[in-house]
Amino acid sequence: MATTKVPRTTPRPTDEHAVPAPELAPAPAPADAPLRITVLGTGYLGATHAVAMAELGFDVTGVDTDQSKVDALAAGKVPFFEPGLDVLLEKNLATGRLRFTTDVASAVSQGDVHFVCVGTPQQRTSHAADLRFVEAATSAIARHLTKDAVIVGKSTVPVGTAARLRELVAREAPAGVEAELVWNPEFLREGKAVADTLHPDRIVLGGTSPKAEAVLRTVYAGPIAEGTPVVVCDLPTAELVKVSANAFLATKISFINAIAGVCEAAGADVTVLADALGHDVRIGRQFLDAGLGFGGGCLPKDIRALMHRANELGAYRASALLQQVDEINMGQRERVIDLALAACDGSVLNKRVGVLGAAFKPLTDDVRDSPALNVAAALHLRGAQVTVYDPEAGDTARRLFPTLSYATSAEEAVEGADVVLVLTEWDEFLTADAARLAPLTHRAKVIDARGKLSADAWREAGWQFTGLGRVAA
Ligand SMILES: NC(=O)C1=CN([C@@H]2O[C@H](COP(=O)(O)OP(=O)(O)OC[C@H]3O[C@@H](n4cnc5c(N)ncnc54)[C@H](O)[C@@H]3O)[C@@H](O)[C@H]2O)C=CC1
Ligand SMILES: O=C(O)[C@H]1O[C@H](OP(=O)(O)OP(=O)(O)OC[C@H]2O[C@@H](n3ccc(=O)[nH]c3=O)[C@H](O)[C@@H]2O)[C@H](O)[C@@H](O)[C@@H]1O
Repeated sequence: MATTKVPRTTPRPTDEHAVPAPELAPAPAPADAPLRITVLGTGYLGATHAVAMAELGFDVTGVDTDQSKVDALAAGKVPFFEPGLDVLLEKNLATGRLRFTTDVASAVSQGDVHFVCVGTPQQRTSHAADLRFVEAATSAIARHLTKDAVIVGKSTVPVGTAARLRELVAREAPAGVEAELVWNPEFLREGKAVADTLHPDRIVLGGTSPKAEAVLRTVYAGPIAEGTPVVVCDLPTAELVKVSANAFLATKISFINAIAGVCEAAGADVTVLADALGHDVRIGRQFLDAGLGFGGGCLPKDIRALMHRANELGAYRASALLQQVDEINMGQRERVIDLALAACDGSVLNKRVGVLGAAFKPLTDDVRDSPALNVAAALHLRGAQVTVYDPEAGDTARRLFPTLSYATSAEEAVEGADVVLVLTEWDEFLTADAARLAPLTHRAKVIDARGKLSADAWREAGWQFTGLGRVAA
């Protein structure tokens, strides 16, 4: 049987640190028997990864402990909102290459490559990451192996975790089975998860032997052929690349939010300033949108886990820096609450607050650590009647904060409002007809907490407009 030809990567000119591929060992699967992949954890990351791997032509089994998630995916329904994923799921289920199960033993026993995509949430009682799910999933893989395999960690973990998981695999894998654990962190963004997975901007392979590297180059042959740089490194570097990337993005956001405070005090406009900064290619315009700050299932918990780990390792400066980033970020939520209070003459008690946006950012229904919902809930606690509208996240938001009121349109949310808060920058809000919304309110006051509305257009439509880091009317 012919062996699969493993493409070699040509590093992009900007990829200064890409390590050239060594002479590659032949990939284990012949061309006519594609690699069998299992993906443990089929949440935001794992479901997308499983579907994308099937789209790339592999035989994929997604495994989750949550029966309802597995049932939904097996029935062609993505249990969350991710643009384009539903179409790709249905397409790949129809090929027979993709299936979902809770039966980890049977899935693992047939697989060649096992991806660990389970959650690593913040612990309830500390800033550290909760690694129970990663340990349980890795242990389940190790125990159920029946043949040589590569175990590929994709979850975001504190540096040093993979080395410990290697020991776990060595202890628990059956004798005679060769199981190699490597780390291949994931950088996808929610809302753009499908494109990010099929066309990543880099592939990081940590701790791979030449054999495991060859297997992963087979898995990622499509993106590599497109020119995606491959960075081959040791396990701790791979783990740290991931959390450093998120820490850098978080730092950039908190930087611009700190500068927004200076802008407000000095009568400058942070949106214009950010555009001007962004023209410098060394800085770049992305992640310079001042406003309510970052939330979601990753940035907040990842910087806190890195803070915690850096402290454990005695790297106190990194920890102190990230503490500042976190404080500035959380302060933005307070700032928006204060602006809402000010708009209601100091108290929101029995005032009506219309909230546009619940998701932590547009194009997702994810409300994990959503700044928008935090602000809505805080105003509710202060006695406001809060009505929230989000084009996609209404259901997930209601599950988390059932005591808030939910509207099915922006018009309904702003009806009778004393103040309207734009907390997630969905297109629908940016293109809303401000002149049509104004008469629906009790007082046409808007706080643009994402810096994306046209202040001039809203003012012309009769609104009293307040933006963070922007010149007051
Ligand atoms: N959501 C995102 O955009 C990205 C997430 N990540 C990282 O990926 C990891 C997963 O994140 P999400 O997908 O957002 O989490 P999630 O909470 O949506 O999904 C995790 C899934 O793992 C399942 N699970 C837990 N224990 C299991 C086990 N022993 N066996 C099989 N399944 C199990 C859960 O039932 C759940 O469906 C985290 O470490 C996160 O930091 C990395 C890049 C992007
Ligand atoms: O580890 C992860 O899970 C992922 O975390 C982030 O992706 P994501 O959480 O989907 O969202 P981002 O697009 O990074 O936005 C994060 C938060 O920052 C906020 N943000 C973003 C940009 C900006 O300029 N200002 C700003 O406040 C967003 O509103 C949002 O609340 C990273 O961008 C991904 O590369 C990473 O893989």
